[in-house]
Amino acid sequence: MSHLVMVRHGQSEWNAKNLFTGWVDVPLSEQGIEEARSAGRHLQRAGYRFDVAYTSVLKRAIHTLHHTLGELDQDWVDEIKSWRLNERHYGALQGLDKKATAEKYGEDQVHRWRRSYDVLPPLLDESDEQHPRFDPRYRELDPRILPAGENLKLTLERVMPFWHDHIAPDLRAGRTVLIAAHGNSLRALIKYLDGISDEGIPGLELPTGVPLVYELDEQLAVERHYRLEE
Ligand SMILES: O=C(O)[C@H](O)COP(=O)(O)O
Repeated sequence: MSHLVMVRHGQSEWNAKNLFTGWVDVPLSEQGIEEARSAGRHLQRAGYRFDVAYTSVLKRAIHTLHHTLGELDQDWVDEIKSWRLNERHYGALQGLDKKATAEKYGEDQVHRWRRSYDVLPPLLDESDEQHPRFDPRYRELDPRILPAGENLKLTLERVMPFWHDHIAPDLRAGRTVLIAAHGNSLRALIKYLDGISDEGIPGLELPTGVPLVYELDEQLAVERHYRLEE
């Protein structure tokens, strides 16, 4: 059996302001830092020792990983970053206020943008300076695979190759894996692991800074999963 622990990053400064964030690289708030440390303390009390850690290329997830490992006194654990674990790209909604957007377009439309499996947000224009093709962290990637906006389906489609190529082999080798990532990249992974339907997935909400433990058998089928919290 192998153990996979997933942590959604702690509250970010834009979570606190209720802004659509996506691939915008905002830091954790003070509360978010404390949530990340608290995730580490829960894992410490449960006696976790990690062999490898994965995170995105966005600082709210990277810093969550570091605070979590710091509380565990396991700062030395190998750490692999990938854009494939980024938050879903929120397209032209990035930077907008969620409440004001709901007032403008209606609660139902905003709920569809936020939680439906296959409804796309309005896309960024290819020439928009917010487009990831202008961001140096993605310079090694073929610009044609960089999104101008994603739904959960597209997010899942770019997370899965990374799962199959990197995370799944680690788990099959019996390594204990920590992933610090985002609400929607983790919802995509959980949809896959738990076999949640397209209709069922809007109901899944993940708390920030709470370790989600998955116990997996040799075929990586889920034996048990639970949250480590008070
Ligand atoms: O990108 C964002 O705005 C948040 O991190 C997640 O947003 P959501 O709650 O709308 O999925």
